Amino acid sequence: MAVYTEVSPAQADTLLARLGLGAQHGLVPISSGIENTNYFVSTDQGEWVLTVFERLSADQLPYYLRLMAHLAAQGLPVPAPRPDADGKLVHTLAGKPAALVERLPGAPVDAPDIHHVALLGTLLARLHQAVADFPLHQPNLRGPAWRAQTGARAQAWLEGGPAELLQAELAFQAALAASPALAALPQGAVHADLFRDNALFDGARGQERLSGVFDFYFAGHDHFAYDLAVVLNDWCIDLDSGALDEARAQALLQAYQAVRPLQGAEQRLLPAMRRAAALRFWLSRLDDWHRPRDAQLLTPKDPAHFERVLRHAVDQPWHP
Ligand SMILES: Nc1ncnc2c1ncn2[C@@H]1O[C@H](COP(=O)(O)OP(=O)(O)O)[C@@H](O)[C@H]1O
Ligand SMILES: N[C@@H](CCOP(=O)(O)O)C(=O)O
Repeated sequence: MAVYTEVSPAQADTLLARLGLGAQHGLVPISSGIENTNYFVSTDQGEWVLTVFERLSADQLPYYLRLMAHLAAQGLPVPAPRPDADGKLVHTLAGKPAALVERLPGAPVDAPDIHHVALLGTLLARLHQAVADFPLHQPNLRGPAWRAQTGARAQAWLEGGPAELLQAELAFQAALAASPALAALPQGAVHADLFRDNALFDGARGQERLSGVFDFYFAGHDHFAYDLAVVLNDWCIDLDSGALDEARAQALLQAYQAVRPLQGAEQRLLPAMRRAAALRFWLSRLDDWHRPRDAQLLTPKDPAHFERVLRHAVDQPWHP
């Protein structure tokens, strides 16, 4: 999206000097994304992405940045944050917390096919395995409590069928959140927003390589099956209807399970997790729509898409 905070070349240079990177010779605002201010930064020592955090506090950021550093250190294609001389990953720019991470090569794929989703499924399973020894803990800030609170507010913005759907889903999710079956699912630090616009591919057509995944700023402690549901709901959805594309879903799951087989309970609760994930993004999009923030470049995302995804997930639950 969005550029909420304008960064001058002089401000960027000051930060780069602190990080031992010299001056920039390119500072380009990024229009995609909706949460933070992002710039591509070119230096003699490589290409970077500068993020100025608009909602997250400096206290919350070490979790995300250390998670990225942890995954990158294990050889996963995740951008490593640049530390300062003291090893700190959270910096300050224009009075706000900021980070500089490696710019990954490649481009996003708008219409993923079986090949792309299989690569993503493999990587997702590797991410879930790699956090076993990640020492930090932070809750998913878009988890059950946020969904209940935002859902209550969103009732005022809806009427008729959508309002009924929301009310019923909030009740279903409240019961699920309190259930011992859910609490027993395997969990850890998960990305929680791994949409197709947060992954890059490079290489020849038909033989693409997944060059990396980024935007860990919604990461948090949650169930691996929830993270998988977030991914299924974006990578394996027909964007016109909101229905699940079963061929892509099977391919993604098969690749995932070749690395990390799902437990029986995870398989059983996957339909409910898909509903939780659809609700989460329906609510955040409604919230952004009805309570917009100022930004120079901002394209709000369509809430109705996730209403359709949720309706399909409720009416036609899909079991692997
Ligand atoms: N590490 C990275 N490597 C390459 N491109 C990136 C990287 N991080 C962000 N981008 C680019 O910046 C855009 C916005 O980033 P994103 O993290 O999704 O923003 P937001 O957090 O504001 O939603 C992405 O769509 C991508 O084009
Ligand atoms: N993926 C979310 C929006 C979060 O924005 P991002 O650009 O940081 O992924 C959605 O599609 O609603």
